[in-house]
Amino acid sequence: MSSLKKLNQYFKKYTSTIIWGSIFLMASNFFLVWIPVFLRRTVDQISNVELQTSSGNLDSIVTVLFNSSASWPLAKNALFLVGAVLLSGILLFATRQTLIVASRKIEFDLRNDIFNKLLKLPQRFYSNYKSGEIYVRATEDVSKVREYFGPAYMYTINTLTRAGFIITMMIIVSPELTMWALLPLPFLSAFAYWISGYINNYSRIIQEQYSDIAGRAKESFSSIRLIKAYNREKHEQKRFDKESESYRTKKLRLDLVESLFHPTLNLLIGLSIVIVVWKAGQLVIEGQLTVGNILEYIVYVAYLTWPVASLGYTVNRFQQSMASWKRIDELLTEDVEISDHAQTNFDVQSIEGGIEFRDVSFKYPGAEEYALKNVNLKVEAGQNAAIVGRTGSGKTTLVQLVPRLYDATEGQILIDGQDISTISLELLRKNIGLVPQDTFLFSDTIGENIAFGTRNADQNEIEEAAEKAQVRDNILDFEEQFETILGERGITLSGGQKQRTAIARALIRDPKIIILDDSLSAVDTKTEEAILQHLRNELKGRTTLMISHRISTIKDADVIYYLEDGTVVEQGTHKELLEQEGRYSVMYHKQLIEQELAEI
Ligand SMILES: Nc1ncnc2c1ncn2[C@@H]1O[C@H](COP(=O)(O)OP(=O)(O)OP(=O)(O)O)[C@@H](O)[C@H]1O
Repeated sequence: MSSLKKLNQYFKKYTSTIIWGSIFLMASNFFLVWIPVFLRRTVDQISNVELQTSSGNLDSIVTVLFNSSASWPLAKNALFLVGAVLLSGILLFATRQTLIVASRKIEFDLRNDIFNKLLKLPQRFYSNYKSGEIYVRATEDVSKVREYFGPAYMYTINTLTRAGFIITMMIIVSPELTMWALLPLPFLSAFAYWISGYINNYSRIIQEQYSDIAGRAKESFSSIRLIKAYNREKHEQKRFDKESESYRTKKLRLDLVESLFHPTLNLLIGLSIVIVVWKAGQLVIEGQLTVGNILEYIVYVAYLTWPVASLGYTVNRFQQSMASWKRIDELLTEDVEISDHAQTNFDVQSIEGGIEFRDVSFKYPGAEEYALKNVNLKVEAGQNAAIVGRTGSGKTTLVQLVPRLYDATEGQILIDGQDISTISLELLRKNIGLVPQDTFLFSDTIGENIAFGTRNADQNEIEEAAEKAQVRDNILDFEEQFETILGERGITLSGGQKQRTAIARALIRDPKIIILDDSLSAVDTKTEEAILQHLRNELKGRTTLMISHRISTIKDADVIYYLEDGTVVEQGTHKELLEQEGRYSVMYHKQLIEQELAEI
């Protein structure tokens, strides 16, 4: 399906509303063109009376108008005039209520589709795009596309119907004067096209500059502690001033161009009117037109100028909408990759938790090197496995493959003997409690943060999970307890409290598989030991993959895998690995010495 066809799919749902809106708009323009006609008639009637009165002064004209047979046609004209104005106005209101409302609904549908798609897109997508870029597509680009459905469509119909009606009326009165009156209008349209293009492009540049300033300010405030500690206030101020100055210069230039827009437009409109008055004046003298015709033409020109100018503006908006749609379409057609498919076995309804890696290799998208190479490991359901290794050895990469945040490049991962790609994603992820290395807590209550990922967890369950993760007592110490707001609007938890809250979040789901990626790194060894004592009970019966840099954390594991450069180089229990006297043993003895030194 072509890109534009896909865009028009969004139209379909609201076809009848859009047809009604277009009818209202045409009808509104139909009544609008009668306004100058009634104005002309009124003026002509008044000037006739003026000719009939001998003195020609205002009093005598008014007396004649209200006492003679002229008053009824004049009142009739006034009534028609008011009627045309009212009908045209009401219909214009109805147009906006249909077309603009439909465009808002389309915008809503589109934004929901984008958000829905974003939630399905794999981790790979988020590594390739900057978050700001994604944000712009879901907000600004959607608003620009709305303009295609709303204002751009409305202005086009408006210009076409209004110009059609008005030019017909003008030609009926005088083809020659019509030609003269329309002469400056193409220039008006071209000027509006050129200037709105300039304004749009420049506004985009300014918008980008503004995003940079906002980003810089956000970064400065989030790292305020670091800035203060490193005495970097002046440096930050200078950097901000520089960008702010560049923003101001650009904004002032845009203001200058914008200030030129309306006066130039008025100049061109004024030129049209001058031509009309000059030419029509000649025709009146020649007796071909009445004085009322001059007024009628001036109003026609005034009615035509904005739609004609908006044509140039609309073409520009249309081009912008298409550029935005292209970016959105790119996102909507992104490959979801990791999703259920024809081979998904929906008969599998539960998971025991046995994990096996068979010759698994993995390369990050765009990376040259493999992050994992021929990894083989087998963890029985309910077993506690540990993964250790130097930093950058591939530990996090390995565990991310289990909930399919990425798919293995080569090899196979099995759960209970089934290839994970054939297990439904929902079932798989429902049964995995992942506590990532860098804990993320939402700006919400602690309770809501723990309940994230469950449906309708009650207070007891939340407290129980907090207890299991050994963070309940800390939470109860806060004044608002589980209702304490975290993040930007609230308090900041300590590193260790954050990690334990994240563990509670994983435990509340009662998963068969628990992945702890260096999840207790922020607490000291003693606290860690106490937490682990407690956790071990909770982890019983669940398959656990535990990553840690501290051997003290994982020495009781059923099986330990030592990773180096993405490859498992040693495996076994703590005792077996020490006997091997390999890398694990070296790491263990090094940590022992460090600990002893720390205790001295
Ligand atoms: N999103 C990514 N894109 C490209 N390369 C990545 C990405 N994430 C990690 N890597 C690379 O993959 C390798 C393994 O990283 P990984 O995070 O798995 O190591 P780790 O053993 O968990 O390290 P640490 O102990 O420091 O957490 C590293 O060389 C890292 O630079």
